[in-house]
Amino acid sequence: MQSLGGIRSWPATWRTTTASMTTTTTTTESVRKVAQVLTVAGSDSGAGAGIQADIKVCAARGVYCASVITAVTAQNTRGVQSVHLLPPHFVSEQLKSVLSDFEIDVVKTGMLPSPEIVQVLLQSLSDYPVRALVVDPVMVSTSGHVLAGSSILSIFRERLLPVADIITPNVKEASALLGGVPIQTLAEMRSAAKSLHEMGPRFVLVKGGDLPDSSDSVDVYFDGNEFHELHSPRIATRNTHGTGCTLASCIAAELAKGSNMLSAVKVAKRFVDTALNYSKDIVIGKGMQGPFDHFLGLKKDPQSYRQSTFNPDDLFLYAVTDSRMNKKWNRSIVDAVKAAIQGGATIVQIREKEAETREFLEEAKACVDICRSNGVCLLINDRIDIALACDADGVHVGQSDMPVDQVRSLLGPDKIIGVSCKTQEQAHQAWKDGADYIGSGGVFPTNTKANNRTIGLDGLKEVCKASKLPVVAIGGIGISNAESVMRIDEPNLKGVAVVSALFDQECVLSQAKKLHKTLQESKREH
Ligand SMILES: Cc1ncc(COP(=O)(O)OP(=O)(O)O)c(N)n1
Ligand SMILES: Cc1ncsc1CCOP(=O)(O)O
Repeated sequence: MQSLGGIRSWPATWRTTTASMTTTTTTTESVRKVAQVLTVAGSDSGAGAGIQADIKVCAARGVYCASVITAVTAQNTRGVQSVHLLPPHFVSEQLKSVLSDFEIDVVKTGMLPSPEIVQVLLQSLSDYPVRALVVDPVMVSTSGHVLAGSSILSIFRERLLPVADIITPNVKEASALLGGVPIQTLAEMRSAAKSLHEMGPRFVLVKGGDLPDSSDSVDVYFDGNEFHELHSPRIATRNTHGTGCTLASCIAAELAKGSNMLSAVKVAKRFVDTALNYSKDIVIGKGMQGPFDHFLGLKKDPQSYRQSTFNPDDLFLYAVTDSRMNKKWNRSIVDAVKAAIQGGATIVQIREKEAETREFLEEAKACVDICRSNGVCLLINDRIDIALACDADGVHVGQSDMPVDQVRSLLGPDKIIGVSCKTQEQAHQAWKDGADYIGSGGVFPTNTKANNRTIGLDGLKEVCKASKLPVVAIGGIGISNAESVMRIDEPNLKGVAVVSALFDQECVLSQAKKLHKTLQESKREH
């Protein structure tokens, strides 16, 4: 069999596009090769472990994961009810399909339930060498169900371990591989790691999560020369099902991205700890081995997801805050936002140019609560981090802020992104990059934003005509001229965004009401 120790000579992860590649439209562009893992493992119907966990881990770590299924288990949080092995020839078919087509970097194995299946795996790896092999020697489920019997031990010892780059047994698996030696102390884990290393894998990680009497969870890593003890706090939770699969898959994913082995192991351990800690109190299933959340998202309040897509009509009366003005009039931003909404504001943007991050975040959180309870969307000006931290409905960015396509990839598909545009080209780019609306101005001169070029009603009209996105006009707009703005009569001009017309006023509520009435009247007339 060809050597699988390829991570010693890691090829470049970048390559140049060729005419034969279908993923790009040009022949000169450089594209990044997608890191790819193949998991060869059993299916867990409860999806906490096995193939399902492996795919989730790789997705969470930004790595593509193909899957070859060795067995299908009927399994839930109470245990394994039944196991159906796939015929070795069919496992072989799957391996061939994947390995002959994909550029798999790393193979990770989980449940290998029969010597015949190990045999076909070894043959496939010899036919289609990969850069690294991560072996999680799964033998018994957390609930005590035997997933690979003792018949597997000799082929593991004699054939699989010698070609593995790393093996990740827990103490029970390590003991079984070593013929039943007792492993109950750290010293015995070290000794086991050494003995396992002599069987051929380049690295050994003996996981100590099951060791009795230790307040930390300690894993022992051995590279043939040096030992490393990797400590993490023990997390009290029933939701530990799939930790072994998760750790090994994460190691595979990190190796696929180009990490060295020790870094991959450390990141994987941190990943598991973070996910366990996040998920310690979630309740899925009625049994004693709950799954955990690889994406750290299940605890998010479902109410906080927007129930519908962005409604352009919300741009009708857009209230953009200004802390200096609110200070001048001696009111808090929260009171200002409340009054604007009561007066008819249909969307709110927090535009804070001076506040410290901590203060900004606290204010933003309070405003999110008010807006959400009133069914009004709240956006954050410029600060993607604040928008993420306070779970705002979106952000508004300018031409010199973070590019819209990057904002979109950070915020995901369901957040609102607005972008300032003064020209037709910018309007076109905003649409291409995934913005939801355009803010266009300054339509009139303004004292609120220094050195801002005025584009006039003609400039606004031009942007509207070029834009496939809804537009909101901004800059120097108030009760006296709002009607003239709406009168340009472009169907995608949805409203006006105002700062001083609301917030540099003694009474935000009455100004908002008046402006709202003006806008409604101009709408009726056109
Ligand atoms: C609705 C809306 N339109 C335009 C702007 C201006 O944003 P930007 O160009 O980022 O300038 P600053 O607001 O950061 O000074 C806006 N805030 N809102
Ligand atoms: C933020 C911004 N962007 C273009 S003009 C402007 C300021 C708008 O403030 P005002 O409504 O007080 O003129």
